[in-house]
Amino acid sequence: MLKAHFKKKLPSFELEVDVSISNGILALVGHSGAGKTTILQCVAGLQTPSWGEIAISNKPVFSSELGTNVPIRKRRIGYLFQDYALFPHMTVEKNVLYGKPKKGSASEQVLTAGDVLEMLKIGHLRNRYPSQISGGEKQRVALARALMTEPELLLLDEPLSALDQNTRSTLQQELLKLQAQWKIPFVLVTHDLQEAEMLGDQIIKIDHGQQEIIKEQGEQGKPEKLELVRGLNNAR
Ligand SMILES: Nc1ncnc2c1ncn2[C@@H]1O[C@H](COP(=O)(O)OP(=O)(O)OP(=O)(O)O)[C@@H](O)[C@H]1O
Repeated sequence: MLKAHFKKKLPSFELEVDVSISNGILALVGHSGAGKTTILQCVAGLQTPSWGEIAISNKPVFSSELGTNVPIRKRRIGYLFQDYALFPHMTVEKNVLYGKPKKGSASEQVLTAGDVLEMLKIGHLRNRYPSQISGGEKQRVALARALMTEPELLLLDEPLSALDQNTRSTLQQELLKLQAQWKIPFVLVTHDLQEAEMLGDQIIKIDHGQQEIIKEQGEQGKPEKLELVRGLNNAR
């Protein structure tokens, strides 16, 4: 669950956000420079809002009133960047293991790198380096690394925009399936309204820092989306 109600002063406008998602995918759409990445960064703890409150799984991680500002490593968030942000000198497996929480951290680790690599069908790539795999494979590795943290919320900043249409369609379906399996909220930033419509249970347009609701979150597990996920499961 994510609840975020905050403002952030930016050089050319003030960003105002009031979003809430308990499960499913919240898609943020909007032009370049509208404020989408800033929203993700405030939720993650990479930027600090000027005012407001952010709660993840009912725990406040930011409150201007109470002076709360939980650091990024304690927010239980997976963050997927547009450019994958893999370490070039590390193998696929080492990159994925990098997401594993350190001993004694709040997360009780039950997943192994092997589990996650198999789940995303990249087990055979474990000893390769990022320069030896395709863009779609890199994105799966980045996703695997984000999932290793066993996040309570997954933030995806245009994760598919650099991919060709076929790879993009496959990964869109994988994201839907993954969300249905993990049952944690995803916040997905995209330029593409079609992608937002296909993936978003809720769609919010951001324009100059102001939000407009394009699609409200309906009943959880809408029939058409469940059918799509069932179809994908049956196809495997
Ligand atoms: N580090 C920064 N310093 C100053 N201004 C910034 C900084 N980062 C972003 N901005 C400004 O804040 C506004 C919102 O930027 P943001 O990156 O959130 O937009 P976006 O919607 O994610 O854009 P894009 O789709 O191009 O990634 C823009 O006007 C941008 O110029």
